[in-house]
Amino acid sequence: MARGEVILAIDQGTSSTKALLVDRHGHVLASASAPLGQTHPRPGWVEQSPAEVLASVTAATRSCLDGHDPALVAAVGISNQRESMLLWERSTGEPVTPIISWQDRRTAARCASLVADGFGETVRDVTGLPLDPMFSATKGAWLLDHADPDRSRSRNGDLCLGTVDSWLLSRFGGEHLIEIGNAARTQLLDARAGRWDPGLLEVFGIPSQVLPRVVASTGPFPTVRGLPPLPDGVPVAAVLGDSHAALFAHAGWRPGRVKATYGTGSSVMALSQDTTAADTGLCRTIAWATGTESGAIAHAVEGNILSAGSTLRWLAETVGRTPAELADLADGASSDGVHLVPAFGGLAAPWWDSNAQATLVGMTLATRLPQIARAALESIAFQVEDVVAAAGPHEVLLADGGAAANPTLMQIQADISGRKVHQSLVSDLSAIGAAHLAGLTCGLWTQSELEEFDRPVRVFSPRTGAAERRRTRTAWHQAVARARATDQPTCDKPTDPPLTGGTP
Ligand SMILES: O=P(O)(O)OC[C@H](O)CO
Repeated sequence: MARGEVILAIDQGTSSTKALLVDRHGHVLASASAPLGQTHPRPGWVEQSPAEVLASVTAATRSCLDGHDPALVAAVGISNQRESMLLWERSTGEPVTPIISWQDRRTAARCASLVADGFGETVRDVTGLPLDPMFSATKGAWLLDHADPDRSRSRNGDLCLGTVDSWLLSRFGGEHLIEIGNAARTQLLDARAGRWDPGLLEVFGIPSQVLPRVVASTGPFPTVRGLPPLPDGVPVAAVLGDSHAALFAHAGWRPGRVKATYGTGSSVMALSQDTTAADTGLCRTIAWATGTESGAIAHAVEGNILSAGSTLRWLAETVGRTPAELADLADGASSDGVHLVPAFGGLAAPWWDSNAQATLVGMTLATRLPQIARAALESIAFQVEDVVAAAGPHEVLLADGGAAANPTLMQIQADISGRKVHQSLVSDLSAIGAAHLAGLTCGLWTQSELEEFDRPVRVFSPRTGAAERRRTRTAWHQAVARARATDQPTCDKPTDPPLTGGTP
């Protein structure tokens, strides 16, 4: 193989970092993964260590390149968990705070008060996103309230606020940047224009000087330094949010495509040039951009589900089984009217209800673990269908992500949705998508070669009738209504503990 003929793709996710080597035909030559932990300092709080994130990127890269000549790497593509936010010192690059995870709900009360003050509509109109603690803006404000209460260090340019892509680009490239799709998820970006919105920076109390510079998904990005055994100077050719990268890997630029990524949570996304606000409970966002001028921006609609794979993990840990054992129990079982609404941190799309509480309904003395396991799997499929239905008419749903490897879940999804489900037979689609865009950007392949890449799927067809589907979705919606019948936020605590700093 000639030198400079492979892409190193890095997917920095919530529970691990994955690294892949992808050859010029789009085939995966090597892959590796390094796990990543989280801490839960309080109910509803979720943090990660910036240092551990870097260490997991380094570890995954090192083991992926083990036995391969690092000089073969033409360029790096990065995909990453979105919305999570941290603060670091500009002069030293040292983290000042932990990473507040996208799952963290500590700013639920702040979001509620902004809505009460009448900012909900403006925020949704400018950013395409509902005012919800999942997005970065209130996390960033919370970090600044604790690390720079009068914002003087932010205004002086001493501090850098950023998402995980910003953090990686800063540490391995030395520049304070953010990719435009990631920026679109901060709730600070004018999603039509692709620029920070000064009015929103004012609303959230975030000085512009603390924010990264917005760049296209294809850069220009700095070259990589300090990621051994990769030689210093290899260019980063693409950065994408993980969900956006998965859509790219599904050839999501083709018309009529909608995908669901089943990870810790789930993200349903489809390209859409409709940049006006729609009252569907979905978000408008930027999928990717080959430039920051408006014509180069690919807009999308997206619906996020907070608890998908994490529902199964929670149940598995609670009953002392593995998620795979639960799926086996659920296979062939009926939920017998049991519904689990996994609103562990409220509900996101299409409900956007921070007060919703996790609820298990419909149990009788005959209810056993198989019924509850089935209800847990069904909860993922019902939530995905609620979003796909809102995204428009689609006959096929493209599925990827860890939990999508489960055939029982895929069949349940087809039965609940009444659509064909195309389960990707390739894992790590987020990393693949970052590789695909990186290879295109650095000229390793052309758009027409990319069109021809193999995208193998297994097809699951619905086995239920329309009346049955209507009946089960009505019962699900009744269970959702019960989960939402509360006005108590799950994580609205009166006082905050001090910041623990950037390391665990
Ligand atoms: O790391 P994942 O796969 O759970 O994805 C996290 C998402 O980007 C959050 O929006």
